[in-house]
Amino acid sequence: MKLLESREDIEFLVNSFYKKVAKDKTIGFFFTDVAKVNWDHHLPKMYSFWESLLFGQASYKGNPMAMHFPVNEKVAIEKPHFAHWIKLWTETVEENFEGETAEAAIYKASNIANLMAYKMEIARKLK
Ligand code: HEM
Repeated sequence: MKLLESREDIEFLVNSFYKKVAKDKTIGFFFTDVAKVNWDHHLPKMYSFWESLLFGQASYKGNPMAMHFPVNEKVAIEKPHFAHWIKLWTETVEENFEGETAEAAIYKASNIANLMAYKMEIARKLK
């Protein structure tokens, strides 16, 4: 098993994850039908996002929360969806990598997912 230690590793991880997500019965439709994601655009953003979070590279410039509110307005992204996102992410990390950075990828994703789930819920209540 390999350490998660380079930009190439992140690209591999993110590509593997979104391959699963795109065909996933529980959350795939948010990407393919609700947001109709342009993968050529989305994937490089996700490489930069993870590079910034895990290696402190300031390559991601964006607001990770903001992109989710318009999706959440069309179809509610609820706690079980986030729990499933985390399950797929954890599986994908653990299938391919080990070590401190791999653990941080799981830990940080879980924290963000929980915060995001909370913010999406509040946004729906305030509507
Ligand atoms: C079920 C849960 C989730 C759904 C359905 C979802 C869906 C989406 C969608 C549709 C986009 C927009 C893609 C585009 O049109 O370019 C997006 C962007 C993004 N998502 Fe998620 N997401 C989820 C959870 C998460 C989590 C947990 C994280 C972080 C750990 C995350 C991080 C991001 C980032 C960084 C972007 C790019 C924002 C930008 O364009 O700067 N998402 N997500």
